[in-house]
Amino acid sequence: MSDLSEAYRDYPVHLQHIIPLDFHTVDSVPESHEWPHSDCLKAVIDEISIPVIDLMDPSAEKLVGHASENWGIFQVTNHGVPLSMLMDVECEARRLFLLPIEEKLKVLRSPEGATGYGAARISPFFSKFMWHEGFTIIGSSSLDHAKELWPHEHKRFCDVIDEYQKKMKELAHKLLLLILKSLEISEEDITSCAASACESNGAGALQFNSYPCCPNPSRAIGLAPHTDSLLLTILNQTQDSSALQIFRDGVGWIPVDPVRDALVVNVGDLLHILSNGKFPSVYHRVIVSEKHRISVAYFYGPRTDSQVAPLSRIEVPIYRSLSVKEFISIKAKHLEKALSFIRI
Ligand SMILES: C=C1C[C@]23C[C@@]1(O)CC[C@H]2[C@@]12CCC[C@@](C)(C(=O)O1)[C@H]2[C@@H]3C(=O)O
Ligand SMILES: O=C(O)CCC(=O)C(=O)O
Ligand SMILES: [Fe+2]
Repeated sequence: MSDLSEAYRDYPVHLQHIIPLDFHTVDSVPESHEWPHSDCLKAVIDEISIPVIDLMDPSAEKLVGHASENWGIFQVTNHGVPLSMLMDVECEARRLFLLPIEEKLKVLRSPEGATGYGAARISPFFSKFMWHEGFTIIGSSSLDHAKELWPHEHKRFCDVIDEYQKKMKELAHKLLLLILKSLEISEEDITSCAASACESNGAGALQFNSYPCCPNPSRAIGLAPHTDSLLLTILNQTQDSSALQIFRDGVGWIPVDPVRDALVVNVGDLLHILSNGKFPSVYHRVIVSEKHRISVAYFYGPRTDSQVAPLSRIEVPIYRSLSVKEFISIKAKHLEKALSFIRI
């Protein structure tokens, strides 16, 4: 069992918060999924846009550092991931979500489990359900699940996933180095931190997200506001619909408009801790529409037994040192209050 799966094992989620609605069978939003208007469509500010950075730009390091510090999110172009690979993984995700619910339930995430089909992990923290279904892959977990779903033709799915995970890991490592270099810390700190995140059994996870067509988008929410837990998330949103939004203090919700061939990169809680809060993990949510939307997120992090603590030697640390596993357990219990629990 992968160590990331192990980290979640002690925090079981009730089946009621794992089994998604059979979205194809409903023609209105049931009360269980009906969010108050104000929670779904708080004014969205359209005229501000998050940075788009060309990774071939000679000033990419500076731009990535600046965006991580001021936004906690940015988009990258010229990232080296072939468009065909982005499309192939999205196509496999679509193939999976288009299966009938009885098929998808064959690979349902277990209450103590971390991989497979099901609602978002954050679901129990909210009184209403989300208009969302997900499929989580950790390490080679996709093999067993794919064999269940497609006993005679699972190879294509597994090959696409393996290749994609490898490529994402490479890109995430490169981005982490760029971000860390912009901090005033020693080469030694940079190398050891990047090395622990890069180890072969680091805590990476791939998440397929599906937001089915919604009959009343103004009353439902795709993913409720949250921050991602690991170091960095790389999001592939190949479709041309603006659904991801970030919250900016003093401004409000801002859409992350898809840019052709670009990938969205956002800072997670572990990088927030490592940078002593200089790179804030970004609070984000997903809205729904009448159109089915799919996204693929890769979560990049160090091994769960590694320690995470503010790296900067110049400032007084505002977070205590803890293992990734401990942080995951605090997040599993306290969600967005997790960072405040470890403040010194
Ligand atoms: C590594 C992980 C991050 C994640 C929990 C997970 O084990 C795999 C699913 C991830 C996800 C995707 C949707 C939003 C999110 C908050 C959730 O509920 O599951 C994230 C988790 C996270 O970043 O904490
Ligand atoms: O679907 C999206 O745009 C964002 C998904 C997300 O926030 C996540 O997987 O953590
Ligand atoms: Fe997220």
